[in-house]
Amino acid sequence: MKKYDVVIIGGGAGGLTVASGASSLGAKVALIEKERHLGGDCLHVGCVPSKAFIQASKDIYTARSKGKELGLDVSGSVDLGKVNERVQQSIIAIQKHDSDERFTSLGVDLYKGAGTFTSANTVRVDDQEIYGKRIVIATGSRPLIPPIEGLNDAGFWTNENLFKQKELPENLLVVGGGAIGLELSQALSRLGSKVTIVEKGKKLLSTEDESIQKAAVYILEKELTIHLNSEVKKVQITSNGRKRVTIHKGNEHYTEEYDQILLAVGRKPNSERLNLNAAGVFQDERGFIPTNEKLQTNVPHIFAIGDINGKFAFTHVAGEEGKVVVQNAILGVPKKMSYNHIPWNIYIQPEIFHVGMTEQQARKFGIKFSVYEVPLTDVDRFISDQEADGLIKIITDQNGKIIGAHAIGNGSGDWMQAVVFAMKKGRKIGDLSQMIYPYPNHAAAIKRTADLYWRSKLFSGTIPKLTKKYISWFR
Ligand SMILES: Cc1cc2nc3c(=O)[nH]c(=O)nc-3n(C[C@H](O)[C@H](O)[C@H](O)COP(=O)(O)OP(=O)(O)OC[C@H]3O[C@@H](n4cnc5c(N)ncnc54)[C@H](O)[C@@H]3O)c2cc1C
Ligand SMILES: NC(=O)c1ccc[n+]([C@@H]2O[C@H](COP(=O)([O-])OP(=O)(O)OC[C@H]3O[C@@H](n4cnc5c(N)ncnc54)[C@H](O)[C@@H]3O)[C@@H](O)[C@H]2O)c1
Repeated sequence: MKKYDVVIIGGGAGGLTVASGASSLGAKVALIEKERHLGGDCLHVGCVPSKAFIQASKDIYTARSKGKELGLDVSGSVDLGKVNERVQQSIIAIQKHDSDERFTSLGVDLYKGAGTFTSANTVRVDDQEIYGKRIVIATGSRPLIPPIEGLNDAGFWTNENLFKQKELPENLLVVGGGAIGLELSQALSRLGSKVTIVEKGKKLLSTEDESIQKAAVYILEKELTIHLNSEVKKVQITSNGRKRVTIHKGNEHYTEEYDQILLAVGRKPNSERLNLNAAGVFQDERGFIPTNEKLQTNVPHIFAIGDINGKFAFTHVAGEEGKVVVQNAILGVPKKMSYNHIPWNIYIQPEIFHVGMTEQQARKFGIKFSVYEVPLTDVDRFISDQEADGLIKIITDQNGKIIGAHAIGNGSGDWMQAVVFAMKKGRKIGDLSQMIYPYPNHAAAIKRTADLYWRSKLFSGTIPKLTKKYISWFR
């Protein structure tokens, strides 16, 4: 039996980080992946295709909406096949970074097939069994399919087959209004479908700061039909091949017809095929594998990272957890994973950026805080771009230390990154206005917000009294 310092099950965002980190440090590494290509969900059916898809929809929307303003009439319908060809080109281009050759050249032994535990130190792939002194589970998740009567017979789309489709449905029902549902609903609507969202919760974007949430819903409602507190209970195929859907909202029931259904109701962990019992690894009732701060499962030499541990389902989190595991499992330098400053973006247009506490959380935890908020209509570049929908909000403690920052605005996921750095380094909001921002960039929105802090300091409290005295003396 071949023996390894570390065996990794799953070659996606988390697993690949561990494989490259561990092999670069000289460890003997085995990487097991059940699919033909490495890269996982993010590359093949998640972040990469969805962002390429969103960009295509943005291009079409801009040509149509802005073209008209400039006297150019863009008409006609979109060829979904062509959109998805472009999406696939993006995947192929990025796949090169995650190629088999890259990992084998680092010294990683690749096993293609589904990994199954046979004991706490051994994993079977097809007819081979390998030994790992340490084992990392990084098997990710897949779309959750809710038990809706008639759904399987009627057929549906998920993120796993959307990016292969060729025909844009005229009327599309999206079930689930979370990150996936909203990003893809808006993109499909901008490509030309009439999109309706059915969301079980009483509110969209409930984890976002309320100012951002309200601004986003106001924008989304202009493009999408949204049913809250609602669930799809039944789907039937009509004689002309459409999907007749029964929707329940409280005690109300009604039926509507759609050409296609896209499911986005959350994720299911890929744990069934692992035979976790053989290794004695605990899983919760939904199949996620809990870990401690060092990312160890209940079996200390077995780690679980990425979507499978049920903490934060983001590629950057899987990557960061992978780095922590390299330290713990390969170097033996105890390191805890910190989830304190995890930012995320929701790529609707305009984008949502989120890091740290919301105003509502700060209030709930009884923290004394200040809020500095600026609408993008106060920022020159957004005005000149004619894209001034949105706002930025920075929340600080009483000493000016940043405890949360939120924005909705074109490209906010990029231009808000400076705030993540400031938070990570424990800097105060005032520090953010002590840099020079090249005029007229979008990040100047941060400066305008941070300037509010200085203004509040200068025009209230003891400082203005002292400066008045000083100026009269100096005169
Ligand atoms: C539509 C969509 C859009 C998204 N957009 C974003 C985004 O913009 N930004 C962001 O940060 N996150 C985004 N995410 C989330 C992101 O894709 C995941 O959080 C990330 O892929 C998790 O990485 P992972 O390593 O845990 O799992 P994955 O990347 O899914 O990798 C798991 C790998 O394990 C393999 N595997 C599973 N079981 C076995 C087994 N038994 N044996 C061997 N191999 C196995 C799988 O084939 C897969 O390759 C998006 C997700 C979706 C679905
Ligand atoms: N931009 C990004 O970083 C990005 C983009 C997409 C996905 N992701 C990650 O992927 C994860 C999964 O995304 P998701 O959108 O599938 O899950 P989600 O948990 O974010 O949203 C699922 C939504 O479906 C609703 N829902 C559940 N069951 C339902 C039902 N039967 N009928 C109607 N609505 C129902 C839930 O109330 C929820 O609002 C996200 O949590 C996020 O971490 C990230």
